Amino acid sequence: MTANEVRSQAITEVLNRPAAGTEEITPLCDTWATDVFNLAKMEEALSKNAFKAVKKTVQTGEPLDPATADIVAAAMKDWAMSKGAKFFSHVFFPLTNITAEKHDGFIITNGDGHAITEFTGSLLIKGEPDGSSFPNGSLRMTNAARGYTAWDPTSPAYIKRTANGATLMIPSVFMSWTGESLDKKIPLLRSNAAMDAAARRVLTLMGETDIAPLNASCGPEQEYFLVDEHLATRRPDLLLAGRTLFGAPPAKGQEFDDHYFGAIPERVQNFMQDVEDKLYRLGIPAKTHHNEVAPGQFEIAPYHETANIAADHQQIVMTTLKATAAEHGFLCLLHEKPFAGLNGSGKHVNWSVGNETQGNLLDPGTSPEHNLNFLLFCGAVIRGVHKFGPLLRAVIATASNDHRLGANEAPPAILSVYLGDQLEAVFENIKNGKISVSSDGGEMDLGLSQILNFKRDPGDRNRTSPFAFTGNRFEFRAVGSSQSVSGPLVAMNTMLAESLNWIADQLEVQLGQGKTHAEAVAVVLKELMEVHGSAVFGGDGYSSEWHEAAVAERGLRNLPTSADALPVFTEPDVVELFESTGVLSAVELNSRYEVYSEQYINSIAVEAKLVIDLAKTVIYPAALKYASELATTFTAVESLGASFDATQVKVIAENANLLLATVGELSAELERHDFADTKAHMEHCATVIRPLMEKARGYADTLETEVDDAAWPLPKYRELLFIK
Ligand SMILES: NC(=O)CC[C@H](N)C(=O)O
Repeated sequence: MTANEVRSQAITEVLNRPAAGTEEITPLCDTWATDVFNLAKMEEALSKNAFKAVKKTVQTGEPLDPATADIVAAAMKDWAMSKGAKFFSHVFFPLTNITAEKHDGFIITNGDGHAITEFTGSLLIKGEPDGSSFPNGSLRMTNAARGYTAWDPTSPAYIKRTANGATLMIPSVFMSWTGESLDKKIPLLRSNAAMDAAARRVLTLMGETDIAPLNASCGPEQEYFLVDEHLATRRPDLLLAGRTLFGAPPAKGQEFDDHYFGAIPERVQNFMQDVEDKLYRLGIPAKTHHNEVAPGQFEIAPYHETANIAADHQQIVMTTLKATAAEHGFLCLLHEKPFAGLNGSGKHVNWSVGNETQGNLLDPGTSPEHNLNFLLFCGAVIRGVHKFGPLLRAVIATASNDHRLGANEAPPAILSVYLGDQLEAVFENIKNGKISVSSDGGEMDLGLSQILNFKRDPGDRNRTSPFAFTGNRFEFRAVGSSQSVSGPLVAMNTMLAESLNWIADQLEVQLGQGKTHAEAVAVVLKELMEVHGSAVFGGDGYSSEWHEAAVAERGLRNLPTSADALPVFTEPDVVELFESTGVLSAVELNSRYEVYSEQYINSIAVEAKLVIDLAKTVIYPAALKYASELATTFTAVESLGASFDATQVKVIAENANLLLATVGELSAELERHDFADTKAHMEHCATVIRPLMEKARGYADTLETEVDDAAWPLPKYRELLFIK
């Protein structure tokens, strides 16, 4: 079959795809959390005392005594086996963005060949996968190769189903034998603890006496693309790199805004409902789905949950999207920029902190006391974004997200915070001392009257802001669609912990001088805003004026590529932040730098190799073949005394030659390994390899618009995006 026949066959296959059959519809009450071993299931299965002990562990993360662990493990096994499970697996989250699992059977045989099942407390609590192939960023050079997984009782076990079976999945942490974190969960748990301790200090100083444990919450909005598998499998770039490395812009893209919130194609809605059905069985509160801006782009967003659980659930959402898409004949792309020139995919992380006693501390409440707390927590966020903006940039730095930032509703690489008009005015007044706080306990106005009348949507939504206040939470918009949410949550929780500790120190001084709470808050926030208020920005984050002013006038850092941003992990103030809060040791932090840098370099190397391969073996031959057909025809026509304009064949020859020459240069640059350090290697990727890939793409995309459509080997944008 010739290349173009392969492409047209793919289109035919999509068009002849049978409609998905209707499955029996199960009511939500019959499916919700049926596959989760949650507290309700434990209460049914355990004795009163065992349940009491496990409930405490679930709520606080405190270890279980071995005897109770055995009882819980046995109950968990019985429950899982009643669901058809024959295997169990600790689920963990190594420094790649994947979800890792190693399955073991419940089965053991006794001496005479009889099979019995067993699952002890120690098997539940600890697993020992051979971790040697996971990235560890030098942690293993000094430590043993073995990695341990340990049960995280604060995130419930659940059942993973396939057509042929079920497996008990146990959310776990993953560490080296010396206890260093090799994963994304341990720092998340530690960052929550740091935030809890610091928040508790502030709230206590503010006169609160009953303070329940504080948790960060997270609601991640997952954007993704769907491409029919027949077309996708004919695009090696989509299969191996998750994005198109070539592709001329289609005549129609997203300029009519006719996809966003439009009627969801039936085949896609079928897919979405299948995904949600699976998620509901796992107790994942999928809440919203809709068409996104780019053709072929969609979104799924759950209701917010405690950050640790939300992070585990988000990983399940990603794997479920991919697996279910395959069942429906789609390839699901979680890449941040699969198609040039169209909107990319983000994973906006909605983040807040709160507890059962004080409620959501980023929600302006209805009483002045609550609003003082709100102002302090909000101020702490502003300070955090200002002090650690470069860190927030670093935790969203991946080769794929670099393509997305700074255009098409994705925020720029400069980290600022958007408050909305009303709240911005309150903080501006505080900074300028325009707020009157009388010391005799009389009239007091800390902008509170404004806040008490606060409307839920206090300002316009600013899609160009990387970090936006949206009424009762912050939305970290810069996070990429393929990422784990843990890294961004760790950075936010930790910067908040550090800021709240600073605020507590200042409050102690002010209150010690006999000031009232309102007066102390006014003084502390005035100083905070004087030093850190320059991170607040409500304007157009894409404009060149902002890019200049942010750096020159406000001293914010612009870190356009991951090569610029990742080294932030090694900067002294960031090391100090993580060490002082106990979230990551210097060694653990450095391992992150090494792993993420290596991932950046490897991702770009894979893409560059694909560009070379596709250019030489797919695109150039197609161009050559068509040019030679034209040349043969021209000669034949000339022999009849007529002639064709040869401009087109010249354009094809010229671009084909330039394409080959550019990928030749690219090959030579890829061979280079003489870099002083990782940073220099990353810079080479960003400033030499990537521009050469873009240059090659330019020639190839011109060829796509010149070569006979029937002779073009790769499915085109119009097909990938519009055929469903
Ligand atoms: N509607 C939207 O908010 C679009 C967001 C955009 N897709 C992004 O990359 O973040």
